[in-house]
Amino acid sequence: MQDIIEEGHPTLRQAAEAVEFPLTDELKATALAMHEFLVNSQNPEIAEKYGLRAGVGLAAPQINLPKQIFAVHIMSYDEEGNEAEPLLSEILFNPKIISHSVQEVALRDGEGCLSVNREVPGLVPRPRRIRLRYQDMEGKEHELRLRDYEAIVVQHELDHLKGIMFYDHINQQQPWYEKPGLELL
Ligand SMILES: CNC(=O)c1cccc(C)c1Nc1nc(N2CCN(c3ccccc3Cl)CC2)nc(N2CSC[C@H]2C(=O)NC)n1
Ligand code: NI
Repeated sequence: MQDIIEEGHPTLRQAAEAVEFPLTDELKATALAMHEFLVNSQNPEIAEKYGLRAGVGLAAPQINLPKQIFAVHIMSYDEEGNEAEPLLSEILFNPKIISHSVQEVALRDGEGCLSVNREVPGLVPRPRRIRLRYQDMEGKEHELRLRDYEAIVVQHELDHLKGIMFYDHINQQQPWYEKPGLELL
């Protein structure tokens, strides 16, 4: 996996450019490596061995590639905490939110980011439900309706394609302020 760049690197504040199809073999390999990185980062043995921080989403600008690509790998877990089936495991190209709810949601413990090696406390309010359009590796168009955790992760990665960091959404005066109607997860 190419190195993950950290906040302060200018690429994280750039707008990523659209991806042309068909993908070059190099871009295909990079996209697959981004997804594989997430899978490995969630495996305790591998993460320990290679010193990987766990993530469920990774955007191309985070490996210094300003292209509209991100990978997500979100698994569901059974009551014993064992991995069950994937909730959303995908590599998305040229993703775009086409509509979203007024109602907002936030992770009650805040958000983390593989490019931010520090805790930035505070709620990150985001639309609770989104409708998303994207292309897959072959360039085929898809439409997806997401809510709650999957919607949060996808919006966090979409922000990276626009040069937005999760802490840009935190209320600086009152980071833990729960605005009316905000659903906490
Ligand atoms: C400051 N407090 C916090 O971060 C925070 C604190 C507590 C709870 C949550 C829920 C928090 N928040 C948060 N936790 C995550 N993980 C939980 C652990 N998990 C994981 C870990 C180990 C193995 C497998 C897995 Cl699956 C990996 C994913 N991920 C994100 N984000 C924000 S959206 C993109 C996504 C991301 O991938 N970040 C790197 N936020
Ligand atoms: Ni991030």
